[in-house]
Amino acid sequence: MKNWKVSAETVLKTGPVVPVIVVNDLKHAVPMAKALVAGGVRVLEVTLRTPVAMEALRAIIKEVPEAIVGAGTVLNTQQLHEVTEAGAQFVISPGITESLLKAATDGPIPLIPGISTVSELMTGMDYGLREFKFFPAEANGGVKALQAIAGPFPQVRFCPTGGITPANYRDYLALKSVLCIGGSWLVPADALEQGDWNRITELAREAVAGAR
Ligand SMILES: O=C(O)C(=O)C[C@H](O)[C@H](O)COP(=O)(O)O
Repeated sequence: MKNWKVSAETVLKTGPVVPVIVVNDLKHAVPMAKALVAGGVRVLEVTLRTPVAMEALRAIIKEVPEAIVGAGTVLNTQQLHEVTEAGAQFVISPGITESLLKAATDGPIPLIPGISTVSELMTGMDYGLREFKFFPAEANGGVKALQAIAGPFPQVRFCPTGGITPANYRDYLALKSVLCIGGSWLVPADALEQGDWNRITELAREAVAGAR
């Protein structure tokens, strides 16, 4: 933590919505990231869920310097080191493990681990963390559950993710404990397939405007 180049709080405060990105085809990566930035969304979570994900991450970092590019679905320390090496500016994990916490708190970039229980939250707090992903947000009880979990921890902030849509994202953003939300709806698979960058820009723009 002491060596983090930027705080998790700064990353999560940059904008109200963080697209959760799944890239299947490397050539989509850069135009997609540019489309999001054009729509006012700069913080991007590129998930390590596909074979081209690492290359996509590198390409976006290199060619879209306006973006703040993080890696998502980081499950272990090897991936953490790999994405750090690639130049990722932050790391998001769906869960929380002691090994990730140890490696990340000594490393140069912020880890935003996923929690779904109070005990997981307290494990992260033991390592000095104050910002967490709340995952899977909707399946886990949604706004009500997050409000209840956040209650005893007034200093902790969240990025709820999982099942969040244009219909419910404002309900999360209305919570004091929520800095931003994550969602895959901003980058639909069919828009990527069709190269429909304007649609991605429009989705980003609408999400940012609707959050005000
Ligand atoms: O890949 C990861 O590391 C994840 O934690 C999963 C994602 O956060 C959810 O898949 C979000 O997807 P939606 O619910 O469609 O918005």
